[in-house]
Amino acid sequence: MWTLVGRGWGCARALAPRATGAALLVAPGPRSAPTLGAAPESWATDRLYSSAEFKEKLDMSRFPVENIRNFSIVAHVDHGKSTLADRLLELTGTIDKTKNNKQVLDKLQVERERGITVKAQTASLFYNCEGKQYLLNLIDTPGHVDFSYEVSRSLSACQGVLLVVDANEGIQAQTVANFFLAFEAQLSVIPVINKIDLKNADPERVENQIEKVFDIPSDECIKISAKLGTNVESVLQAIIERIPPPKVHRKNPLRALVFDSTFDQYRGVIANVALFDGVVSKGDKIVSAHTQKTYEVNEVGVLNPNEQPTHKLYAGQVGYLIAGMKDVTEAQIGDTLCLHKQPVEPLPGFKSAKPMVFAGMYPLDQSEYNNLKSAIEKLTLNDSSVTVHRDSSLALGAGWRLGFLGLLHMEVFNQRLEQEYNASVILTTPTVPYKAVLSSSKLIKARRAVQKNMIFIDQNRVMLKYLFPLNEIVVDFYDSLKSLSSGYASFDYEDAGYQTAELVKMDILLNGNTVEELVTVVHNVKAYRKNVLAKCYGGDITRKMKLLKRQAEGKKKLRKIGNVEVPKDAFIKVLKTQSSK
Ligand SMILES: Nc1nc2c(ncn2[C@@H]2O[C@H](COP(=O)(O)OP(=O)(O)OP(=O)(O)O)[C@@H](O)[C@H]2O)c(=O)[nH]1
Repeated sequence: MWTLVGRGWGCARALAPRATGAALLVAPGPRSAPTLGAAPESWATDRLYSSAEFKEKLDMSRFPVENIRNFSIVAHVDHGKSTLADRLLELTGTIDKTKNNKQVLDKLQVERERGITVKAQTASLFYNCEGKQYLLNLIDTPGHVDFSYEVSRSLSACQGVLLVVDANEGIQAQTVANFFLAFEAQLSVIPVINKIDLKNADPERVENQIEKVFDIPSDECIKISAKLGTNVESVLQAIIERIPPPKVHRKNPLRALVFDSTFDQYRGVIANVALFDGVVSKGDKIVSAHTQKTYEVNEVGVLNPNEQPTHKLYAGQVGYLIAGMKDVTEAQIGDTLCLHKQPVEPLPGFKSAKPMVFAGMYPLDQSEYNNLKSAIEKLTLNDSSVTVHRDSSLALGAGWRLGFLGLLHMEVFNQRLEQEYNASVILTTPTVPYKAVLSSSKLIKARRAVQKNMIFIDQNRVMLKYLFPLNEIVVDFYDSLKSLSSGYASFDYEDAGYQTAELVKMDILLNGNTVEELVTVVHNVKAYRKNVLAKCYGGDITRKMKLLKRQAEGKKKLRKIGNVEVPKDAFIKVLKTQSSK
């Protein structure tokens, strides 16, 4: 008799890791008992790694470097990264298998509400294979282009990626972008074709695309259904076989890279660290390369997927560290931590993110300024791609000018401020940065999109590359593209520098004064004037003069009634309408 694979502890060596799309079949038999740590005989195997007792006794020295695999799951948006992460957590016993395990690593309220990942999340999984105990550090990353900075940072802690591709949609813009991020970082790429259970799935077509576009032999693709759990065990097998262990040295002095951090109001900064060298223990005195300040390590541990203290972390491992950093400026993402008495050369850190969309942010009530300042600082600690500069406005008071990687990023940041920090803010209309050369000449033709190249991925798919003015694409280009192509087209962009264009700064005057928050930069167009003479065919010149005079008087009246104080909520409504356009 044969059964469908559910969960198992034995490693699936007998199964073809490059299985074709069908459900994976294995013969039933006694599962190899897990031998990790000091597990009591009586423990049920399928509860071993999720049990509190096991987690409390976790001894990280049991995982030599050669038994560690650090990997990210990357993909285009919605291709199933978080669902695959759920299955890997279940298969390795990190969480109990229940029907409620839906995108377990998407912990933020905004992620749950929008059904998208916006923050990379780490989880340490323990897996027994052929008598060896493996530590698999998984980082689930966001798929939307606005959060690709999260992906590139996560890759610094990895030696390989699972590149997940939807068996129906095939390669999309972010699949290509993520592949090249991994390729440039010289990581092993394991292509995983997901959603083979879908009626319209065509895994063979996707396999051919992967071979053609990424030059990865089609027989290296693993075909799975993350939703049903089909063939997911082959993914675990491939992680062990195809991703190399990290190249680190435990005997060297400590060198830990801070690749993410969050702020906890009781415990201060919680830094996510990847250890490149050495060992860190509770009680150690450590120094930040960025601030040169010294701290004592209060807690160190792994994310499993919640924080699990372990007393020590060793080179090659990924975990968290709490060292009494109370000020958010003390734990910079990209910082290197070392031991107090053993200074080391800092790791290269990260390229800073380049904001693409700027907007003003003000507290709804000025008395909330300090609270909002502290909330923005804490949130930017967790999202270092946001740039912050102080700003002020006559109408809205003291505030900040924030830079985001895109519109969705801006919306999510705003939502997180409201949900996680209870902040009420006014966001002004987003704009993009311009470099202006003042000139009276109107002669330069405004630039539109310029086609750069066109690549046929297969018979049905084409990749088009254009040079666009940035403000043409950040507002509603993505939505229009999706609706025009019935959802089939996908889109990615990168900064191509500044270009000359015929632009004008459009001031909106209120009582003769420019309102800074309503100023926008637009393509130069002719001023609009209503033709009051449109209906006068030939005839009496005195009638025409009368109409023009009345028009001039009407304009004067407008100026007069312009002498009003605009209530703040009317102002906010105008800004909201502008943003939603
Ligand atoms: N039919 C089917 N649906 C799947 C499968 N895997 C994931 N899905 C569904 O696809 C949708 C997106 O899945 P997620 O796991 O959230 O995708 P993601 O790539 O993590 O999404 P982002 O993080 O937002 O980019 C969800 O509705 C899943 O239930 C699969 O194997 N088969």
